[in-house]
Amino acid sequence: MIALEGVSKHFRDRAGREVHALGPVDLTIRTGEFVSLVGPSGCGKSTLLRLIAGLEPASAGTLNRYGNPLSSPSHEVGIIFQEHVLFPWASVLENVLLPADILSLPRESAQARAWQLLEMTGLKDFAHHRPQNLSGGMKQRAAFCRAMLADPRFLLLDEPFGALDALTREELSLELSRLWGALGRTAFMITHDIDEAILLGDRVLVMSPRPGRIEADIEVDLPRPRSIDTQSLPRFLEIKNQVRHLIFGHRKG
Ligand SMILES: Nc1ncnc2c1ncn2[C@@H]1O[C@H](COP(=O)(O)OP(=O)(O)OP(=O)(O)O)[C@@H](O)[C@H]1O
Repeated sequence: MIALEGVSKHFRDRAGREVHALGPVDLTIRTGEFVSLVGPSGCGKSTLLRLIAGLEPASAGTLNRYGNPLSSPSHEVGIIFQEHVLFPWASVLENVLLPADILSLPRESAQARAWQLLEMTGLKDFAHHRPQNLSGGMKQRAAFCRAMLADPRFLLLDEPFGALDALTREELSLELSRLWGALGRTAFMITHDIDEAILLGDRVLVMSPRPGRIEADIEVDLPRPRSIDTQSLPRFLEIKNQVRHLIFGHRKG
C-alpha cells in the first residue's frame, strides 16, 4: 500500500546550515497492517509521518501510495495529531463533519457516518456539546471520528495519546485497537510509548537517533484482540525488552 525507497529529508536551520533529519529509509506498509514507530526524541519520526501524509516533499528517494507517486495530501489518508485541534466554537458533531465541507462529501451520507462514528466511540450523547465540555480522552475520540469521516483507507497517528494522562492513555489505546479491528483500516502510528506501540502494532519499527533510519522491524506475533492482559504475556515483555535495548543501547552511561 505504501512503499518508501531510499527516502531522506534535509532541512536548513536558521543559520542556513543543512540538517540531515531523516533517512535513508526503506519501508513497506501492507494493506490492513497497523505499524508502530518508536525512536528517541528528534530522530525524525514526525518528519517521516509528514512525508507519508504528503504534507512535505522528500529531499531524495521515492514514495508510492497504491503504486502511484505520493506527493500531496489525499482524502484517502486520515491524520490524528497529539493535539486534537477541534474548533472551540463548533459542536462535536460540527467538528466531526468538518471534512465533509472541505472535501465536498454528500451531506446526508456524511451525517449518517458521523453519527455512526460517534456511536462507536461513545460520544453520541455529546454530539451537541462544545469541545471545552469534554475530557481530554473524549476530545481525542472526537478527533478520531473526524479523521475517519471521509472513510480513509489509511490512518496516520502522530502521538495520538501524548497529551493524555496515563490511565486515559491506556484505555484509549485499547479502544483504538478495537476500533481499528472493527474498521479494518491500515494504520501508521508514531509514539514515545513502547507498551502502546506493541499493544497496537502488527509490527514495531525502531528508529535510530537523527538522522533517523529504521534500525529494526519487529513482528508483534501476539494474539488479537489485545487486552490489558496482553501486557503481561511473556512474549510482550520479550518484545518490550528488545525495543528498549535498541533505543537505550545508543545512550552512553
Ligand atoms: N521544518 C523544519 N526545519 C528545520 N529543521 C526541522 C524541521 N522539522 C524538523 N526539523 C529537525 O529535524 C529533526 C527531526 O525532527 P522530528 O520532529 O521529525 O523528530 P521527532 O522524532 O518527531 O521528535 P520528537 O519525538 O521529539 O517529537 C530535528 O532535529 C528537528 O529539529
